[in-house]
Amino acid sequence: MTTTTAITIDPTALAQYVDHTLLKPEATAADVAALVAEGARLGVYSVCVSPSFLPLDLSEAPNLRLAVVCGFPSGKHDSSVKAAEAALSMQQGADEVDMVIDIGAAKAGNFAAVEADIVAVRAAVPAPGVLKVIIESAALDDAQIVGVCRAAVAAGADFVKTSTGFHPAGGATVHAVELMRATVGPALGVKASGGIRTAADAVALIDAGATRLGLSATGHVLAGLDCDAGY
Ligand SMILES: O=C[C@H](O)COP(=O)(O)O
Repeated sequence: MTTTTAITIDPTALAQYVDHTLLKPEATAADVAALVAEGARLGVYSVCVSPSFLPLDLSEAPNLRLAVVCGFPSGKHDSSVKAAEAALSMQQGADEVDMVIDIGAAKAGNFAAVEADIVAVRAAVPAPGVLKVIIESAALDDAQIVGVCRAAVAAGADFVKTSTGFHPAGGATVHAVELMRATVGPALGVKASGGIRTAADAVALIDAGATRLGLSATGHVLAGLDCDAGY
């Protein structure tokens, strides 16, 4: 995405929106260690990794939270499997769990099934654990986005999140974030993720209502603030 916006923000403030993310299947433990070191250097909010990397040594990065994906990336797991995966991640030190919904259920309009799936994972991620619900917004139409966001609210989620970053339909858009924010209201967070490659994109998504950003290109995006006039 490429966008312009008028919000004022600096790299330190923007970094605190960021889940610094590495979810590639080929990622190694050394890659994740480098992610943690870079995240600490950049001052991001959290690192977001695959569950197989837990427990993760954050002793050199005491201010970093740990976010872990669940049912990733397809969401096509039985709810009990997602719940067990989330419970293990919490036992192994996760602060936040980013679960993928059953996108097919949403496409079919079965929002009760979507809600039940989220409820199962919510039970495994009790507060103060944070549950984010990845809706894969680019694969849904507006009515489906609204239906899934309402299901996430009803299920007690903390955030709705646009994208896995792995779906061929695409990632975060300003339109999806605006619609998600309008649907969930101020009580839930909205995380924009997937395909965010410039500072202008990041700031536009915050302007649209995002309260968290999932970025694998964090260094590039934060560096961009230094050269994007108007920020
Ligand atoms: O949840 C985060 C996404 O996987 C990040 O996507 P990205 O690699 O396009 O920044």
